[in-house]
Amino acid sequence: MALSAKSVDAVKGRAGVKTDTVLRIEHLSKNFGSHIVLRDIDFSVRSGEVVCIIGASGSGKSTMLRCINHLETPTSGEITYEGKAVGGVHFDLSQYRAKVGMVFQSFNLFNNMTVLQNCMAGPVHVLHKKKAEAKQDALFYLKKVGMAPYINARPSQLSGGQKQRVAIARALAMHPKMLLFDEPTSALDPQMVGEVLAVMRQLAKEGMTMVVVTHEMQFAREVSNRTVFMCDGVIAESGTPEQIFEHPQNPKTQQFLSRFQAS
Ligand SMILES: Nc1ncnc2c1ncn2[C@@H]1O[C@H](COP(=O)(O)OP(=O)(O)OP(=O)(O)O)[C@@H](O)[C@H]1O
Repeated sequence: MALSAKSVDAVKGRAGVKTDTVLRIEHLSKNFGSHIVLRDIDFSVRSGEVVCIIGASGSGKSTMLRCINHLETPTSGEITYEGKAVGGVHFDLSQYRAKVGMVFQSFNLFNNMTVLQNCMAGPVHVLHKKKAEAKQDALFYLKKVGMAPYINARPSQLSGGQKQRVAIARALAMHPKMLLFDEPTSALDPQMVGEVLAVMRQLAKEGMTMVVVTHEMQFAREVSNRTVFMCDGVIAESGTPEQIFEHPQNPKTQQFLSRFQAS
């Protein structure tokens, strides 16, 4: 992007964030029919960076994430990951999704499979790993998210927070270089939000590159290296969490945050 000199300086030097840009979005626009949802967006993510995207409902946050994951095709503009185009004739979608994992609000687990099978399916079928190796890996990541005791359970037997932790383990089992989170706690009861955020905090601490669309302002404030505020299909403001939450410059950011604080 298009990071302003000010925000580049702000990001520089933060623990774990490297200088290389892994994801670059230039002039991204997305329309659904005549409805313009994203307008000429420039955005980039550096290796090791945790970017939280906040903004009002309908501002285009999920659509931008879905364009990054190629679940939506941009109307115009370019997305590149490690210098290679996302989309187009030479694009290998399954290899790309192995590198750039996504965790959804609605978990998207395979309900007919056990927890363990959910975490083995991608590595076996996409990465062509041997079953024994995939199992060992899956067990490692399920333990990491505190779900080892549930390996034989079906998703229908789990709470929302447990399902989301399995979804994170499933994404990790693909050894992604970057993870996209689309409102990962929005479908959860309040008491389960914390357990999922704790796992995400740990991933951030370990240096995982993450783009997180979230309504969890406290998480964005404490964990992100950069917070991006979206409004009406554009990035209205981007900076360190301190800049966005303590000293927002754009009146729309100020209005959004004050509404949020009031609610
Ligand atoms: N597949 C689609 N077809 C038509 N319109 C869509 C589609 N997906 C999203 N939209 C519209 O695009 C706009 C932006 O939606 P999006 O989900 O990206 O917003 P958001 O900022 O993530 O909102 P929220 O915080 O409520 O999830 C909304 O008006 C939505 O109705």
